[in-house]
Amino acid sequence: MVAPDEHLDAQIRTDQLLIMYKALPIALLASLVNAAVLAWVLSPLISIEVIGAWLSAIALLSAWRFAGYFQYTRNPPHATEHAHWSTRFFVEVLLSGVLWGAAAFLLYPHNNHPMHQMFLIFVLAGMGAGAVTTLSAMWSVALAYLIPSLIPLIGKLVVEGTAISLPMSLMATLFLILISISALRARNNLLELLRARQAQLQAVTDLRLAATAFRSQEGILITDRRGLILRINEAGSRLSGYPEKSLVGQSLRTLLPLDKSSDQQYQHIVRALARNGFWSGECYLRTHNGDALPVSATAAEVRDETGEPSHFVGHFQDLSAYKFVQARLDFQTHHDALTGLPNRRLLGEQLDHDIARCLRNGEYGAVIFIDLDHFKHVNDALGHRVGDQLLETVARRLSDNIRGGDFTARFGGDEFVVILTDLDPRLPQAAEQARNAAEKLREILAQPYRHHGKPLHLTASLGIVLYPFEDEDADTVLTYADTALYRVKEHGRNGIAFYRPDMLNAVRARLSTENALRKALEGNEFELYYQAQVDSDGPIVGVEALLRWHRPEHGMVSPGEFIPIAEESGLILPIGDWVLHSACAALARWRSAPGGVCDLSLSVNVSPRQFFQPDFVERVHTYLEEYDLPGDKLELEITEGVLLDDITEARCKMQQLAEYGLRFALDDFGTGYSSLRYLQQLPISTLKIDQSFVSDLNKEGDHSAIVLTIMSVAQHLDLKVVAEGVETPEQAGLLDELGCHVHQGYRYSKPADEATFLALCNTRNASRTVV
Ligand SMILES: Nc1nc2c(ncn2[C@@H]2O[C@@H]3COP(=O)(O)O[C@H]4[C@@H](O)[C@H](n5cnc6c(=O)[nH]c(N)nc65)O[C@@H]4COP(=O)(O)O[C@H]3[C@H]2O)c(=O)[nH]1
Repeated sequence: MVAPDEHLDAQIRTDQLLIMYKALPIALLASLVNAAVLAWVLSPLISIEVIGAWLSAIALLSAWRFAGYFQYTRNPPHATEHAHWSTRFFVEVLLSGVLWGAAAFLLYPHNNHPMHQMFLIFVLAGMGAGAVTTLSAMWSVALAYLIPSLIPLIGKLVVEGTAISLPMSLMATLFLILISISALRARNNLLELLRARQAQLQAVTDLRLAATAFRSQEGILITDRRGLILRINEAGSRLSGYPEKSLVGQSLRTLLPLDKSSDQQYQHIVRALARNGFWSGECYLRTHNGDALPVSATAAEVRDETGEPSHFVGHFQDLSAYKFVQARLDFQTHHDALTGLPNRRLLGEQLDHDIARCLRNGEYGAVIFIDLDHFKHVNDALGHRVGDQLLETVARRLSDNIRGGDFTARFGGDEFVVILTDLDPRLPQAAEQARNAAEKLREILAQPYRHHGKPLHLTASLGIVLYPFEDEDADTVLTYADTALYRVKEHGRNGIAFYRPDMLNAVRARLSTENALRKALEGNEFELYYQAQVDSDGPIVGVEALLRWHRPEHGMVSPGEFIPIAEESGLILPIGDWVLHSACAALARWRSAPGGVCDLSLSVNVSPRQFFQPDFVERVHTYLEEYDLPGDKLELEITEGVLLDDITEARCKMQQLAEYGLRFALDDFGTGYSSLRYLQQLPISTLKIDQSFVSDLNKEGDHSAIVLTIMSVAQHLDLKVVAEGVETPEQAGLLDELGCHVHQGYRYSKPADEATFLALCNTRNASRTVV
């Protein structure tokens, strides 16, 4: 980049050269005329060859210089070519000086022609004087002519050594010095003029730029040193809403909000200007209609010649669109898109803040962690859109039913958190308040929701924790509340529990089981055990597959322990799939075994989540085909819970599976609703009497009555009945008496691995075959 001063100098040098070129035609003309007249005057005294040669040299040089002149003026050269042209000009002038200087020797007439000598001296001096006017734009160029043209003359006069030539040589020397000084002064005057002209041009350009800048889209205002507005541009008047004229003469404060913080900021800006002469930042502008417009602004002082601030110039830009987007982004980062409630991040910040406040003031707050019971089933069964609508309603109900200072957030999925603040400073009373609030929320959430005009029932489990704890942050407090929530879920959901420290161990154990379960499939830790279903006459008529988990370092874990965890975590899907696939593989092995004594139908437990998988029917069908099994070899045991979740979907799936020949057993029959409606509507072929009825069976007891009722229902609907948990001959005898002849239980066999079960099967059924 070229510095401004350098640029100015270059411009001036160009102007100097231009001035000299402009004077060139006159100078050359004068030179030619003078040379011609001189040659003519001296021709009688000087040999014609010498005069001719000299005149030709002058003429040739002049022609050459004319050519240069035309070239230069027709196509003014670029600044980068300046050096070339000024050198060329210098050399031409030097040559011209040398040629005219040579005249002093070549054309000097003999001593007896003093008038001719005077004429030559007169012409040479005149040429020198003329050179001052045409060449003084550059002193070096003027000297390049004067010195070579006059020094030979001075020398010649000295060499002549006459009484008149010697003083004349002195006068010629003085003349050379004087015109050189004149040339220098003329050059200096010209430089001053050129500089002034350049400065003027620059000032005009600056003014034009300033006027253009003032028309910018940014607001610009100029005040005097007291802050009185002198000028404001169109953008400034548009942004502020004030007509330009009404602001002129007003204090800058007219444009600043009236509140205290704006006043403080104004003082801050004044101090920054006094200290640094500059300030930039964000502030608010009070518009004509009283709104506060956010702007990004700069202010700078302008100093006068004495160095004192004379004006201030302020620039400001409207930030409202940017602020709007920023606020929107901020809202999105801290709020849940579906419900508009604060999200987990804002919850954490709020809770940390409240914990610190409670610690400071010795107060209590409470976190209520809320989980919607079986919400996943709603989602799976009714679709995500209905699920979303439900979540929005839940969010609304929660927000509408908390007190002013309390806080509701969506933690994620179907989990919500409520923070209760300002509880009683006494712990028992605070706990009571939290329980009451939680109970109220539970009841409100349990009120029916509407879906296509029909009521939809949803309950919630709530875990409560009171804070603050010393040194424990929001995350830990939330974990405690979640722990209490787990306890509610374990105890059947739709309830409330307070956090107790011992709960944490249970949760940790559960988490560790969940983590171990994730690795169990890959680690090949599962095995199917088989338990025979026996006809009271003796033969094995069916078999139930029961899952076993050989958990490393824990031994065999009962499904009662891990199936609920698998259900909760969703791991039941890959696990249940493994069970189905393994059961089909086992059936295929047994069918192909010699004798076919174990070619039985196999019951497999299917969990609700697994059953409602969208591709469950296809999966079952794929496995049957893979092992080339008839569908009637497989019986799926489902619980009444499956039917309660979504009877229409359940019926549809069961009918599709029944078309492949599959049969269904209703597990734990008698413990739930045991609605006859299901039995009539669904393709169920077997009822399993729950072992709780079998274990307490005696002739007169209630359980006998229940078994009898089940038997009559089964008979009425033509269903098979299997009694579970038959342990003693008495129980078996009574069941027989009540008409239930297929039994499953330790009395016949415990669930056993495949080899043991096949051995039992072979012994029992083979002996029957022989008999
Ligand atoms: N006290 C006593 N118990 C007896 C007797 N006979 C059988 N049992 C036990 O009763 C349970 C019968 O299975 P369930 O009702 O389907 O109940 C099963 C079933 O709901 C679930 N489960 C087992 N395997 C699977 C599976 O592969 N998938 C799914 N989803 N659930 C499974 O775990 C539950 C418990 O299974 P297990 O621990 O194997 O417990 C089995 C079995 O070992 C007896 O005479 N006395």
